[in-house]
Amino acid sequence: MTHPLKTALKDASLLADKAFVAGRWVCAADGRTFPVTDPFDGSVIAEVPSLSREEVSAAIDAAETAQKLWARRTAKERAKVLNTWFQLILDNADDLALILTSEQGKPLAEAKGEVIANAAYLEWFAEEAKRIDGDIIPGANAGQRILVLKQPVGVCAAITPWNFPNGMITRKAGPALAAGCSMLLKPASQTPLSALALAVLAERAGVPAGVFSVVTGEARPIGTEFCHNPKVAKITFTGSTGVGRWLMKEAADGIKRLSLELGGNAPFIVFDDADLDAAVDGAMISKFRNAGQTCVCANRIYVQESVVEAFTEKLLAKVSAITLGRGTDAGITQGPLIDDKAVAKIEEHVADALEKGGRLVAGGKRSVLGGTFYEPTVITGVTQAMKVAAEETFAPLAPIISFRDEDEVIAMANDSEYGLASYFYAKDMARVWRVAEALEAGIVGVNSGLIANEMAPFGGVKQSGLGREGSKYGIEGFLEIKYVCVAGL
Ligand SMILES: NC(=O)C1=CN([C@@H]2O[C@H](COP(=O)(O)OP(=O)(O)OC[C@H]3O[C@@H](n4cnc5c(N)ncnc54)[C@H](OP(=O)(O)O)[C@@H]3O)[C@@H](O)[C@H]2O)C=CC1
Ligand SMILES: O=C(O)[C@H](O)CS(=O)(=O)O
Repeated sequence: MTHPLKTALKDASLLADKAFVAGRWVCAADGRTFPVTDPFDGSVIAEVPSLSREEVSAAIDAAETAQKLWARRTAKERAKVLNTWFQLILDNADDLALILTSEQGKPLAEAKGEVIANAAYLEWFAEEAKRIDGDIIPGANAGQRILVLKQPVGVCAAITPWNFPNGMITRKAGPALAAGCSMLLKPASQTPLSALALAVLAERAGVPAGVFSVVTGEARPIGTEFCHNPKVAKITFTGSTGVGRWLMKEAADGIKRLSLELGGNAPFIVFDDADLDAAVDGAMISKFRNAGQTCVCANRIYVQESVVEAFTEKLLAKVSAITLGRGTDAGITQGPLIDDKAVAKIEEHVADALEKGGRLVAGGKRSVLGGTFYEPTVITGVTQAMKVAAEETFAPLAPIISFRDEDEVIAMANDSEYGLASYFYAKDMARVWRVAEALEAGIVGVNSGLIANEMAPFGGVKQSGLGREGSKYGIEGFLEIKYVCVAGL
């Protein structure tokens, strides 16, 4: 049966079912493909090519050739192409959102928000392209000058996840292309159609052949080629810490540059002087956006004991208003989880928490909608001894842990090998400074549950990753510093 997406798009050409290599739309030489399914009902949307490692190697060759010419373009020329791509994404945001929701499941409004918010990285880095400045430093010796040049690292390989199948791509392609690099992208096998639609628009925007390619196929062989091909200078990855660790090990032989946006275990802290209504709003967006499938989701909700009852009551009122269903249907605010593995994870965390004394106050089971739908769930009386406090749930589970004082909650919040996002709600400014500086995280949301944007440096500490995406810092990972010593002057 034909998936409804095929007839729902304003521009049907955005639904591409071939890989995009060196400016050409290609099938795998051996004809191999893999299905892309709709998590709502498991129906097949399209089949896309499963390229071989050899075909990826040839794509890398083309990316190397293209990169040398792309780097010779002026910054203004590169910026113009990025801005054209940015505008085309905005012009086609409805279709891109429809493709995104069809393959990933999130509500259409969230999908459109992802498309627009992350297209802004192209606009931002189009400007940063023109600010890749160097230095002229007085010489250490007479007749000498020290020059500092910044040059593109070269061919970059990007590997992106299924949870933000559109946004994670522009977030990486923006700085890479602005710096003068070329990029080969391997999107998540569950959600490649968003990447391919972006390639359609990149081609229309005038991104030269080979500067941006999308290679679809099995993760391990493609990842192995990325890590071991000497022409790949850098790997930029968003996904699990486990895969990030594997990439680090594999890329070590070639000392490749790495940017890693990995897993998280965000603490969300509500102090007794917090604006409770604001804290509940922040907890809702931080916990339940994308059905809890984001790396910056509130994974542990700590509430000071004097306000835990009031906070929980307010939170439950908001949770009860969450409406499950097909992401493309009006009024839906939570879609299906990405797959059965994701459902198994939340079932494991819920069972463990209840077994260890937690109290279920909302949800706690698969939805009557079936499939991979899981009810938004709240458990109180949670402790640090439970799996949900130590592991990233990546699903709609809000565990509430009460605490006595600041020292206790900082110690609990920092008791994790992860350090990506953290959040707290408080009014006392001295407390705001103390807690913001004490939390071991790359990102601290103070009185806000939504922190990602193109102007801010996004990234983690500890095992949540390496490097930053967005802001003026986000382009540094795609540049090398060259020191030129000019003597005899
Ligand atoms: N930081 C973040 O934003 C994200 C964090 N996560 C975390 O990861 C957990 C598991 O999610 P999952 O989707 O399995 O994430 P993975 O890390 O397994 O997948 C993310 C991307 O990495 C690719 N990949 C997997 N193995 C390799 C490999 N050996 N070489 C190259 N690429 C590889 C995947 O390809 P393929 O799809 O073909 O397997 C996908 O494109 C989540 O529960 C969450 O905790 C997940 C997504 C995003
Ligand atoms: O990978 C993710 O989960 C995203 O980075 C979340 S956000 O930055 O879009 O909020």
